[in-house]
Amino acid sequence: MSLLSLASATPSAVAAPAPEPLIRLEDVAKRFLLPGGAHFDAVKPTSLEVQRGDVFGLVGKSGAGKSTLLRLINLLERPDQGRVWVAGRELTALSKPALRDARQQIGMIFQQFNLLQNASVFDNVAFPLRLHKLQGGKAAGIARRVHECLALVDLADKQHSFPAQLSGGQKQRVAIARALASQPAVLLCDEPTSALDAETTESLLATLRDINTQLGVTIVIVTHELAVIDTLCRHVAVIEDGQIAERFAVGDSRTPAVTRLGRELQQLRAREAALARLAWPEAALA
Ligand SMILES: Nc1ncnc2c1ncn2[C@@H]1O[C@H](COP(=O)(O)OP(=O)(O)OP(=O)(O)O)[C@@H](O)[C@H]1O
Repeated sequence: MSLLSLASATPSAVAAPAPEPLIRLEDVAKRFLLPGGAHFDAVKPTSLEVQRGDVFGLVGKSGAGKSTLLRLINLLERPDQGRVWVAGRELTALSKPALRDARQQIGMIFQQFNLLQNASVFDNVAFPLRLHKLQGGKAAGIARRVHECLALVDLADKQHSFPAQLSGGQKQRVAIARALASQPAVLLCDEPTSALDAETTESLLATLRDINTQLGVTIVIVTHELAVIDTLCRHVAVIEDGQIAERFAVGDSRTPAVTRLGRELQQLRAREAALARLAWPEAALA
């Protein structure tokens, strides 16, 4: 059959291939060695897929294993078993230099920002570009990309500032700009709003939403705040005791959640929907 006849075939004749997930964890597990020789299973054998373009939340109680699971995605923690794919490459099969290269597809931000304290905002964002000789390793290209990234997070006027001169929200925006500098396909966020007040959290979540919708960057976010999941995420997995207890689409209440956190999230969404219905007539009159 020619390519042309394939293209004109009826949909029922040729089933569309299922989209390849951007992230695939297959049966990964992580055990830590504790002082005294005991072991702790932070992530028990777990599989997870995240589709390209999704905003995926990992929620759970403190110590449930959320951050460890997130860090298995870019091999900041290497799994003791199982395999990890991101953007079509099996990270667990790569050599060190190939892994360094593949990680440019994966940006990451942290609760405590992790900025270089003695470097300006400009130099913080330029750091990964210089390290990996991106933009041809040329100063002009690097400067152009730094300015683009700072504009994305509304910090164009802070390029000469140092981290100590910035608010928490501004520091996290610098971290986002740095994470986006290498044009990653995915942004991993480890409790990015936990150190921020409510108003700053709201504006940071709006920035993350824009990064997802306008740049198409897939986001995986760890949080213990249900409101963050409710505001930002399309899918969520509830982590309990090192495993995924359940996963569902945020806002889909057709199947009642089985975990306490899952039920609370569904109730939060239902309350908001009810409030929105109450507010509607007033808005219509205005
Ligand atoms: N390097 C390590 N060595 C030993 N134990 C660890 C290590 N890292 C994490 N753990 C343990 O693994 C468990 C899961 O940790 P993790 O940070 O993944 O949980 P979490 O759900 O993200 O918690 P939190 O919300 O408090 O950050 C915890 O009991 C933690 O103490």
